[in-house]
Amino acid sequence: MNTQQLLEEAKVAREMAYAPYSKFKVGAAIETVDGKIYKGCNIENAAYSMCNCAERTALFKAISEGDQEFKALAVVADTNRPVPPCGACRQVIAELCPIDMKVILSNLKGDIQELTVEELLPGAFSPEDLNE
Ligand SMILES: O=c1ccn([C@H]2C[C@H](O)[C@@H](CO)O2)c(=O)[nH]1
Ligand SMILES: [Zn+2]
Repeated sequence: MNTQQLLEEAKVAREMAYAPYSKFKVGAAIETVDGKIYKGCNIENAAYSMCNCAERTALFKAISEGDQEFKALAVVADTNRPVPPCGACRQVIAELCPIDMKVILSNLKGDIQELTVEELLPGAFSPEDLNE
C-alpha cells in the first residue's frame, strides 16, 4: 500500500472518532509486513484522562489480533501542520514498531511529513534499558 492509500485509510478511521469533548477527530492506520491494515480513531471519556489516541487504538487493535510486525503508520487530523503524535503515543510506537519504520503524518489540507520512529522519539526508553 502506498502513502496516499494508507492516509486514505487513516481518514476513514478519523470519521469513527468518538471525541465529544475535544471535537478533535484523529485517524490512524498501521500496515503490517504482510499487508494487513488496522485502523484506529481517538476515543474520549468523560473522565478525560482515559482518552485513547488514534495511534494507540490502531496499534493495540493489531497487537490484540496477533500482529506484531509493522511496515508503516499513517496519522491524520484537521491541523495546520501534519498532526504531531503526543508523547505517550511516541513511546508506545517506539516500543512496538521498528526503529527505522516509516511514520506518515498528515492533515486534511494534504500536507505530509514523513519520519522514522527514531526521529519521532530520539533516544526512547526501550526494553533494552531494563537490563534483565
Ligand atoms: O496525535 C494525536 C493527538 C491527539 N489525539 C487525540 C487525543 C484527544 O482525544 C484529542 C485532543 O487531544 O485528540 C490523537 O488521537 N492523536
Ligand atoms: Zn497520542
